[in-house]
Amino acid sequence: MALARIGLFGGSFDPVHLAHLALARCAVDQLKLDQLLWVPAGNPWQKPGVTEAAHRLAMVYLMVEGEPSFAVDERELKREGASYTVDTVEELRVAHPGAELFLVIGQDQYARLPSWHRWQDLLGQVTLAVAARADEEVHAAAEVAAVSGKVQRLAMPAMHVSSTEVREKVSRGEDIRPLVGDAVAQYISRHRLYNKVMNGHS
Ligand SMILES: Nc1ncnc2c1ncn2[C@@H]1O[C@H](COP(=O)(O)OP(=O)(O)OP(=O)(O)O)[C@@H](O)[C@H]1O
Ligand SMILES: O=C(O)c1ccc[n+]([C@@H]2O[C@H](COP(=O)([O-])O)[C@@H](O)[C@H]2O)c1
Repeated sequence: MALARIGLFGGSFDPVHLAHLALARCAVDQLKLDQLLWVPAGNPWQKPGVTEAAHRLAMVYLMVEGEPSFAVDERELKREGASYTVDTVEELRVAHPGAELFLVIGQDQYARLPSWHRWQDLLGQVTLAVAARADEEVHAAAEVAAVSGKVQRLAMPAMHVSSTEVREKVSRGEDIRPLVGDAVAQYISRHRLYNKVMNGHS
């Protein structure tokens, strides 16, 4: 059966954490999605120096396990060059003709949207589903507010967690299980990721 409502949730996921999971669950519930695609960025051009893709991908798989409405989409890891969301959306539109696409992002990325590659083209092809971050309510940059586009606010409980905080805690030898869960914490420890903050972007 063709999927009618598809969510796209992109991220560097360096590493994936429990606020990502909370946001993904809110998106599925509130947008009534048939499927939410987690799309790890192969080359997140605005965040140079991210951890090897194979590790980021493995941790995303651990996080999504057991949730039938989640799937992992590896297309950006296979594509050469910078990961542009508009390219991914255009590929998905071909793969799922007639489906309604929802792009799930947090407020920090919504504020930066005018810096994205072909962002106006992107706005014409998706409904943006935006969640506040703990310290920042949902609001559009002036350039974005000036153009028409479909935007829906996602309600989610404020969570102060970020990948930056996880990396910093690991480098200080602190317990990250409350931020990423047991499986991802074990993975990070087994592969000795983030022992130095320089190991990831700052
Ligand atoms: N705590 C959070 N609340 C709401 N949205 C979040 C939260 N953390 C991440 N997001 C959103 O999830 C998406 C992917 O985020 P990303 O992988 O860059 O994690 P991050 O925690 O923002 O990373 P970093 O600290 O390295 O910048 C982005 O759209 C981001 O806005
Ligand atoms: O398309 C772009 O130019 C673009 C610029 C910045 C970020 N993005 C996407 O936004 C998502 C979240 O990015 P980040 O850096 O917060 O992990 C991820 O899917 C990125 O590929 C996309």
